[in-house]
Amino acid sequence: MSARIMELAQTISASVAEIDKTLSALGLQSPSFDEDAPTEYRPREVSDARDVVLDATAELHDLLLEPLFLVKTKGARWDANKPGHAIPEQQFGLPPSYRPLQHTRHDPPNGQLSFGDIGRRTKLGEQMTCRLLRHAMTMRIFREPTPGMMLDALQKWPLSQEPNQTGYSLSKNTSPTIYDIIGSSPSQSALFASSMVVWARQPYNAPSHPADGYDWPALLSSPDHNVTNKNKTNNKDRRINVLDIGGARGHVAAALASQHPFLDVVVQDMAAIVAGAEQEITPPELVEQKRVRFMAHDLFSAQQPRLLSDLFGHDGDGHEAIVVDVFLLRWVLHNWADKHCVAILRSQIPALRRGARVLVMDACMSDPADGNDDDRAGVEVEVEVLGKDFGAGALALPLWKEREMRYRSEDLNMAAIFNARERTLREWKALFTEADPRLVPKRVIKPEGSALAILEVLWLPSVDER
Ligand SMILES: C[S@@+](CC[C@H](N)C(=O)[O-])C[C@H]1O[C@@H](n2cnc3c(N)ncnc32)[C@H](O)[C@@H]1O
Repeated sequence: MSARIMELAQTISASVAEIDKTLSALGLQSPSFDEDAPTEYRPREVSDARDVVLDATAELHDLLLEPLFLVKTKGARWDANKPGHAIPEQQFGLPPSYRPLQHTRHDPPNGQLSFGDIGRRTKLGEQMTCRLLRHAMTMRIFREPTPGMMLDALQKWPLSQEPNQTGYSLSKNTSPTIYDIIGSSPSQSALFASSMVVWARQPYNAPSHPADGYDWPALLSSPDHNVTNKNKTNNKDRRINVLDIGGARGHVAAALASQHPFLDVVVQDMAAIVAGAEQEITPPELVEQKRVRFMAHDLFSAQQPRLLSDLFGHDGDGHEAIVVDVFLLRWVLHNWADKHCVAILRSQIPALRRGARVLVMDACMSDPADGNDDDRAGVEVEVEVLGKDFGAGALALPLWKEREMRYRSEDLNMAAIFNARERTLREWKALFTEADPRLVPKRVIKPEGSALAILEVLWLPSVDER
């Protein structure tokens, strides 16, 4: 058997050749540092081969470092002076992901400790233990030989789910959360709203993903569409009503309504965020024709069916039939710890009618159990990637992306700012069930090139239908 470093060198060589061949055949530019360098890797063959090269080059690089040097160089710091990166460094100058190292000295049975064991010893609880150790695993510090083990971080409020008991709160020595601050000042709201637009300019976060990645036209033929379609026998006359909850200043709503002429979207967000947002919607006809509208509404307040009927239209008896076809929560729930997500989901219930869809668009993190066909228990949800059905293993990310998702851009960053988190498919399922068993996840769709997946959840009050 050849040495791992030789295997990696061959993998890199073959995959780089594949990238070069595909780019040349399609007449596309090769990667460079020029001003006009390509900004994304397409088509799929190129982006898949790129993932292989990035993981293999990183592994080769790490293998060629001494173990102690590896730990030291990967010891990225959460800087207590930077908002959002404010978990104080731990002893020995190492970041929190490494704290469980201390506990591996306790001679665990079979050389393994469970996430729960480490969580009890560190007093950090199983969930945070698991998240921190999974981040450390992306840097080759630990291994998870069987799914469901690991670890630590937040010292002052170790198990808190409150968004005002975070590293951000400590660094600012403040009690209001970031959203409290944003919601209370027009200038902060404007700044935040424009940061959302910039965030959405990155190809993997583009508003085109929810517009292209979900089969919106199929809703027109669904037997469960809204009351205003009741007497319309022809699909082309029907309208589909979408509530974009936490939709900021409507960049996703505008993409949806532009691309699908049968969609009418109401955006709900904090008053300071939606103020004057109509003026920024392009094309302006979307606002003139009332296809994109805005409504100040707190995420945690119960939806008011009567108010929504007045906005979207009703047929007089509008209590039992669907008014809103789709409740969209894009990139909202990852800002909140479980108990608050449960509250947000429950606040939709007064307006949910049989067959209504809750679409949650958020990251779906890799779960070591997902790749194992023998361990699919609890993941009966259909997984669709590029329109094809796969097992949950299809959600596995290349290591370089997972490392990024677990640390700087997402999971641990969400912990430091909001005590919030990214979730695996299993964790999403558990969250919906905790919120209400009538919220039944049916599918998870991973649009090509999108960092976020679409979880399609149906409101099914009857047990027989679930
Ligand atoms: C990360 S942004 C996502 C924005 C948009 N959905 C997107 O996909 O780009 C989260 C949104 O939740 C909104 N939000 C946070 N707390 C809220 C609250 N209590 N009530 C209403 N909206 C809230 C924020 O203003 C923000 O627009």
